[in-house]
Amino acid sequence: MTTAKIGVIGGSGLYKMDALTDVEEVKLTTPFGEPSDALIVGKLEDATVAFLARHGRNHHLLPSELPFRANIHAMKQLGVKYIISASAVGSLKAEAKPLDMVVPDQFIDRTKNRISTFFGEGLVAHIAFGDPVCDKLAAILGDAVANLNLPNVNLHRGGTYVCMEGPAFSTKAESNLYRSWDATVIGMTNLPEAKLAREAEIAYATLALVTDYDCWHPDHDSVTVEMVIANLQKNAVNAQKVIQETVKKLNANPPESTAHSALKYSILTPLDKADAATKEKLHLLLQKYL
Ligand SMILES: CSC[C@H]1O[C@H](OP(=O)(O)O)[C@H](O)[C@@H]1O
Ligand SMILES: Nc1ncnc2[nH]cnc12
Repeated sequence: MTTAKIGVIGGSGLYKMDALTDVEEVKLTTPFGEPSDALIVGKLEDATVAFLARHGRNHHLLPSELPFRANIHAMKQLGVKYIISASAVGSLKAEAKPLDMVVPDQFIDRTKNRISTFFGEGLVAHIAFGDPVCDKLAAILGDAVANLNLPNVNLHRGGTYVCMEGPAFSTKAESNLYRSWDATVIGMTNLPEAKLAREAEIAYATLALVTDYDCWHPDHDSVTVEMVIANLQKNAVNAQKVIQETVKKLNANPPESTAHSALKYSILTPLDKADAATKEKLHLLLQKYL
């Protein structure tokens, strides 16, 4: 059975990891359907890493269509304990410029049509989510960016990622509202993923790669895909360097994360009274508590 301790979820622009060697395509099925694509498992810096293209390798899935539960379940099946997410974002602050990298520590949920939990159907759990990102993994990710000192790339440690539904980009009124909330960046994917990773007791952190100033910026009328794509390609090269450096540090010194025991005090339904079919469906997540 193939296993990997570290998972990478690549977003817009990052559909593969060029430095992975000895790769194997692993097609997994889950009780929540099929993941976005096969997981690509390979070696990177002596670690075994599982890579998944969030929107599929040909970018055929909208943010609202992403099978978030299947993606996280598939990572869990492989034994992943840490997920590094790479994501394209718009900037809500003048100081976070296109090509900069942000390692957010907070999220605001503006999604409408997402399933962001594995629970329900006779089994209730409420995970703590006050600190939605693993601070230890985020620190390693931030250090990797700092150590690489990439040209034209500034690092912003911490900040709030607004997760909107999309697929249309924001209106100016929305963009200015998020700015009034002091949010740093905006994207469409990371919040459901972070919640599900926490429920699956996987440490999660995001490398947010700025592609554009969202439409609030006086010099940038509307966000266009054309503008985003030009920067995505540069970001994808930089992101792979950061991920490789992060994997090296993480593999040498894997931290214990509070995420790894997130369910310990979160399940309200006594497991011997919980719906049997749901218990079976969630066996992978619950097994250490049964
Ligand atoms: C290509 S711009 C909009 C698209 O890009 C981001 O995706 P990801 O987080 O997977 O990099 C954003 O969330 C939107 O889905
Ligand atoms: N401005 C923006 N809004 C939402 N998601 C994005 N992804 C990249 N740029 C974005």
